[in-house]
Amino acid sequence: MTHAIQVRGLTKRYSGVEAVAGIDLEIEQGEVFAILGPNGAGKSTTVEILEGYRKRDSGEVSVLGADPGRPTRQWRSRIGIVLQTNEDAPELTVREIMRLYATYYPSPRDPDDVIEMVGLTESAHKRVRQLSGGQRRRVDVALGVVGRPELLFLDEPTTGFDPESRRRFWDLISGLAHDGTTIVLTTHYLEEAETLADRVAVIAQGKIVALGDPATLGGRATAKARVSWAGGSTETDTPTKTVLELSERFEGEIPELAVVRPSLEDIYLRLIEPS
Ligand SMILES: Nc1ncnc2c1ncn2[C@@H]1O[C@H](COP(=O)(O)OP(=O)(O)OP(=O)(O)O)[C@@H](O)[C@H]1O
Repeated sequence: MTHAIQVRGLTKRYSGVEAVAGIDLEIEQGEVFAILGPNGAGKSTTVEILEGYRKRDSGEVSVLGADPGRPTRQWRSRIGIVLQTNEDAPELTVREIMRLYATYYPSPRDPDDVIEMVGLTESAHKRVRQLSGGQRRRVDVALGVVGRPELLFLDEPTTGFDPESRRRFWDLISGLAHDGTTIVLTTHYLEEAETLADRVAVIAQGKIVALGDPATLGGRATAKARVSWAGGSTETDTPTKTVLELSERFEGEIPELAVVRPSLEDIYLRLIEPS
């Protein structure tokens, strides 16, 4: 496998604040990688360094084989960035702004195809300022992908989306990943990370406190399960045995039976607890 991103010993300090305190990271080509962490954990600082928009203090960083500390125009054209807010050109129509952005890249996607991809065909003739918050966000995403990036950074992409738009957006991202785009996603929605990400890193106080597949992160898959039924519940390492015993006790169906492992959110909250 080829690495899209390699980071060793990354640090960044603002006056008095150690925002990034020694991060090591490898992201494979074609991977969807989510970065989770509380406000102020150092996510944006890390991502901005990878995007070539912030200087690091120390560490080795390679993004698409180059040092983002010395970004070239050609390197930038291989990267798509969707920031938290984009107030670009509110007077242009969706189609105009897409066509304009497409001219910035050497081998762009067809602007109309991208408008279709993000579900804005009906609104293509509208000015950006006339769109709803969720529609504007889709324009942001469309602008991030029109240049056919090899690597796409998404910063809290679905903030303000209704549940249906969020699911549609997830399908769009899965499609891009399926076509080989590497995606780095920061999000506060754990369900989003769980749905989209091959791996997640949890950052707290400038350090990675857990890294792995969302299904097994922080010992999730082997954590005790909670078995509950009408009238009782228990935490156990052997939920199958508990269910069999309950089934005997109830002589068949167990009323209101549920077996749950900790959610990604439960694990996440445990991981970020200050020690
Ligand atoms: N330009 C700056 N000058 C001084 N301190 C900064 C600057 N940018 C960030 N910080 C500080 O660095 C720390 C990490 O900030 P960062 O924005 O990277 O966190 P974050 O994880 O992205 O947070 P959020 O989830 O709120 O976006 C915070 O303590 C923040 O106050």
